Parts: sequence; structure tokens; C-alpha cells
Amino acid sequence: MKILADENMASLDPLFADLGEVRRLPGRAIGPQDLQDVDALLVRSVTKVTPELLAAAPALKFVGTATIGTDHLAIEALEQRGIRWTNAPGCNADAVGEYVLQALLILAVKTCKPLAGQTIGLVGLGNTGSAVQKRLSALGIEVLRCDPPKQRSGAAGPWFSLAQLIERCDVISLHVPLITDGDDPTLALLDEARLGMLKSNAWLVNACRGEVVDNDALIRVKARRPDLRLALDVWEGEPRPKAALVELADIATAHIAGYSVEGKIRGSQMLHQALVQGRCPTPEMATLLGDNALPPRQLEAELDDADLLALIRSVYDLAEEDGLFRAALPDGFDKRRQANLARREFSALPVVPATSKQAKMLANLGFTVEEKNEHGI
Ligand SMILES: NC(=O)c1ccc[n+]([C@@H]2O[C@H](COP(=O)([O-])OP(=O)(O)OC[C@H]3O[C@@H](n4cnc5c(N)ncnc54)[C@H](O)[C@@H]3O)[C@@H](O)[C@H]2O)c1
Ligand SMILES: O=C(O)[C@H](O)[C@H](O)COP(=O)(O)O
Repeated sequence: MKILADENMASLDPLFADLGEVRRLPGRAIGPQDLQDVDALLVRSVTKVTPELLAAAPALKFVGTATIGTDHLAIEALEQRGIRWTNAPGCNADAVGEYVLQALLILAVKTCKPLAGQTIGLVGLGNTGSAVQKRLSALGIEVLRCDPPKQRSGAAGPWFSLAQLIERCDVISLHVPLITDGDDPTLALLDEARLGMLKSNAWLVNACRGEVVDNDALIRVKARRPDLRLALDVWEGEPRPKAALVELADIATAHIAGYSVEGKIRGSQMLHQALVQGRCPTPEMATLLGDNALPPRQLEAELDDADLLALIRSVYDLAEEDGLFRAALPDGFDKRRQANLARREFSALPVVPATSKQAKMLANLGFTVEEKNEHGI
């Protein structure tokens, strides 16, 4: 079998080398010239799998994207050709949950407003939205949820409309796929009118797709509403985000919210499973990850937002990444993505809690909770 894969996918060798010949290319460079004899194509979000690309791939039988989003795949064309395809639902949801929690803590500390005092609204309650909700509820924070497709499917509420979230929430975090048609399109879901109605001093987080927020409108609204706070991981026109918007954002990163070693490996494992369809076992996470947990940390009894932020920053430092991203622009968007491939999830940090209540909270946040050892740590 001839496999063509994005060179930045995790665990390519241990997962796919035994299945055939694996050729690696930079994702943005994969084009019709590369696909003539390819049986299986493994991509990430940066490769646009268009009808034109598929037309140049007569032997293609399988396309896998190691991502949650599928907006870069021409799904109708794949299905018309009978090419099996899969994405990797939920693979990096924990990484997104951890990114958003850290972004909110940064804004809480910066604005001197305890996170627990904010009314937080989530738009989209699938894998990533739920990952954010889980972490906030570990801190005792309830959220208002907006997800019309879920609401219509009868999922347990309460549910709120987007208009209600905008009216009531101090914080809005977006977790929807990019959808351009149908009953619930999300293209420019936050347009100029809706952005203009955000509450005074509201925080807006976008870690789903840049096009879900009208970026030009956001520039205009933020320019006249300096009270708004923005945490933006995704942008219209990646890898060339609008410089004016980067400048106006409080936190800006290069579409890396879902980047964790664990999330990347999970994505590759899911593609392996879909490709082999049970013909051989998929190597376990522990084998692919290796034994490389971080040194344990003993915690104080009381943890405020700043303490929790410091703990989280010891795993991954979003404020530092924000600075590196700004310094890398205008050309370095993909360089920052490449540089984020070693980020670990909270579970890589063993923590020794001071109280049993804290132990529960830290476990629910995703940390590995350890008992005290004989040295008190
Ligand atoms: N920044 C990153 O690194 C990163 C990482 C992972 C995912 N993403 C993006 O986030 C998106 C969401 O990921 P997910 O895993 O939560 O997907 P998911 O499919 O599990 O959930 C999406 C949810 O959005 C809901 N939804 C759809 N249209 C809606 C609308 N108009 N209003 C409100 N809710 C709506 C759906 O009903 C669903 O529950 C992905 O499609 C991808 O584009 C970005
Ligand atoms: O949809 C997703 O899963 C994310 O946007 C994903 O994290 C993007 O990562 P990449 O395609 O660069 O691997």
C-alpha cells in the first residue's frame, strides 16, 4: 500500500510503517502531482482535499484527517468516488479544554476579576465545548450552553439561544464546526451586529475556526469597544491572520489550541484504526508516548486563580506562546505550529494535593493526582 502523509503527523512510523510505503510531505504542499499512485492519504487541516486533488488520485481508497474539523475535505466528492474517509472526533478536545481554561485564567488575573464570578457561555457542546465545561465545572463554575442541533435532538437542557448568551454572558467561548449552509450555519456566526451587542467588558474566545467570527467586523467593533477582551487561536486567512486583529487581541496564538502530544497521537491512532479496520491492533497510547511524565508538584491548601494559572503554566505557558507568536509574524504562523508539537496535557503533571477536596478538583481538571510519599511530596 502506498501511503502519503503530512510530515507533521504524530507517530507515523510506529503506526503506519508496517502497512506499506510511507511518503511524507509538508501538509500545505501536498498537491495533484503527489497523488498519482497513492492508496491512502493522511492529512491535517492544512491540506485542502478538493475535488481537483481527488481527480489526480485514481488509486485513492482512503483519506484520513488527524483532526476534529472536516471543513478542508470535499466530503461529497469523496463519497461520490466511494473513497473511505474519516476524521478523528474528539482526539484533541482535552487540549482545547486546557487551552481555553488557561486563556480564561490569564484574562481573570489580568482584569482582576475572579473567574468564578463570570457568567460563561459556551457555543457548541460537542467534544471541545464539553471539555471546557468539564474543566469549569471542576472549579464549581456553571455555564450557559447554546447548541441548537443538540437541543433539537432532545439532549438534556437547559439550553439558551445565541442571543440569550450574548445578552447574559461575561464570557463567550466558541466551539462549533465551520458550517456554510443548512439550518445552523456558523460562517460569521458572530457578525458585526452580534459582536456589537456583547456585554460591557465581555471576553470572547475563539478556538474553533477563524471564519466563525467576521474578523473585519471584530476589528471594527474592538476598535470602538476597548472594553472587550479577545483570546483568539484561529483566524480568517490562516496562515496570514490580519495584523490589526492580532494587535487587538489580548491572547493570540497560531491555531494550536488542540495541539498536545497526546491529542496528536490520538488523532493518528484513530486513522490507523479506520485504515486497518480490525486487521491488526493499534499500538496503545502508553507505548507511543513513552515514559516521560513531568516531576511532581506539592500544592498549597488554597489555590486562587493566579496559583492555578501558575500550576498550569508549568505544563504549558500560553502567555509565553502569545509573545512568541506575535514575534514570529507575519511569516511565522506555521513555524509556531511546528514549535508547539511537544506540548503535554495536564495529565503529564503529577500533583500532590493538600486536601481531599483539592484532589477531586485537580483530578477533574485532568491532572494526575498522587498521594504524599515519605518525603511529604
Ligand atoms: N483550535 C484548534 O486547535 C481546534 C481543535 C479542535 C477542534 N477545533 C474546531 O472546533 C470545532 C468543534 O470541535 P468539537 O470537537 O467540539 O466538534 P463536535 O462535532 O464534537 O461538536 C460541535 C458541536 O457544535 C454544535 N453546533 C453546530 N452548529 C451549531 C450552531 N450554529 N450553534 C451552536 N452549536 C452548533 C453541534 O451540534 C455539536 O454539538 C471543530 O469542528 C474544529 O473546527 C479547533
Ligand atoms: O480540527 C482540529 O482538530 C484542529 O483544528 C486541529 O488541532 C488542527 O491541527 P492541524 O490540522 O494543524 O494538525
